[in-house]
Amino acid sequence: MHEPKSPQKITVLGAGAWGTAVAIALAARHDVLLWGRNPAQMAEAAAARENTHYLPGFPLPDGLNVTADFDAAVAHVVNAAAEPDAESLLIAACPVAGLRPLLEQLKGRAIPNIVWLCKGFEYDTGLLPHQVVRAVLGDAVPGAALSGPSFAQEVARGLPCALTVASTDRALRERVVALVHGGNMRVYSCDDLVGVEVGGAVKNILAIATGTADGLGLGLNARAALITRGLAEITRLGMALGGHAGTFMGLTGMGDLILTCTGDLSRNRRVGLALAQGKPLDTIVRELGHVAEGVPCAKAVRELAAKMGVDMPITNAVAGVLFDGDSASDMVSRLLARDPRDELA
Ligand SMILES: NC(=O)c1ccc[n+]([C@@H]2O[C@H](COP(=O)([O-])OP(=O)(O)OC[C@H]3O[C@@H](n4cnc5c(N)ncnc54)[C@H](O)[C@@H]3O)[C@@H](O)[C@H]2O)c1
Ligand SMILES: O=P(O)(O)OC[C@H](O)CO
Repeated sequence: MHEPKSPQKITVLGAGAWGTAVAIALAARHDVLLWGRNPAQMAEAAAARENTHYLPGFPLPDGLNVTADFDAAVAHVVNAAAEPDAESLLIAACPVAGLRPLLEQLKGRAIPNIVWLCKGFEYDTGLLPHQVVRAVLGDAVPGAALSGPSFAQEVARGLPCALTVASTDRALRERVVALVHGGNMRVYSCDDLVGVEVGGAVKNILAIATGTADGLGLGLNARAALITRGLAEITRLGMALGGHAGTFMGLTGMGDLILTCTGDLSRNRRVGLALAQGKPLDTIVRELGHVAEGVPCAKAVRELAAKMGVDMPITNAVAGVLFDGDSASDMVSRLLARDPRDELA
């Protein structure tokens, strides 16, 4: 494997749970700057050496600096990219809803690349993250998605984890592997951006479904059925959008689906557990205090699938609970009342 000169400069834009965890993990090997949009929170994180708001309990290592100064955060990688042998990385760690506004701020700057970590479809447009990147920045900036089964708290603790970087740009895939793969983090690579992004987006909706079923006490048989039929749903939509079948069996498909549907660290699964208790969605979202991408994504995917004629019954049932006033038990009845069908159809 190509070994970069170390340490390299990395900027992480977005200081939520995931951006902070990734920055902590990479700071063991690189010169990392973490940018957050809230100056008061970043000042507190700098003073306490901990992101007490989004990732409490995990000290920021010495090699990790934090800032709310956007120009300085971008300059950290732009200046480095001008140096010989530089292999700097610019990482966008905001939710899907924040991607377009963040990219607008980057427009016209000489950024070396952009690697995004968000998982979802854009709410208003139904676009995948790579399509949003192309719409705002065009094709000139090399871009990649980094995805896979990864809870922030486990990564921040340094526990083992495997991710996949997806890009049509081979050089950028190699650069991401060279800088991010190492220690307890393995990074695989592939060129199926659509497949990787669809898996990461739709698994969040399915985690809401599984959390709801578990919250209703429907048992492990029901959970296994939802995960498996959920994978069929991911695969149908992903292939209709041009993804490759094999991608959905990998880390960013089945791997992330299993993690998010079964792990209680998942915010999306916790939304489902709370829906089963009959809590209203706005209360659930407020109490969560973090993004649950499956919520906006359920609306975007329901509309996209309907437009494309792709059958997504679990997604539709989840969207019914989230947006149409259906109860959690309505969701289950609706799924069970469907006509029988061939499993592989
Ligand atoms: N938390 C995880 O374990 C994890 C793991 C892998 C991927 N992800 C994905 O990473 C993305 C971010 O998740 P997170 O866990 O950091 O969320 P979070 O809720 O913990 O934090 C969100 C962060 O994004 C910022 N933000 C929100 N809207 C923004 C906007 N419009 N512009 C700029 N910044 C904005 C917030 O200020 C906050 O710092 C999501 O798409 C999520 O699915 C999360
Ligand atoms: O906590 P969730 O449900 O947003 O899931 C986090 C990651 O996407 C798991 O890979």
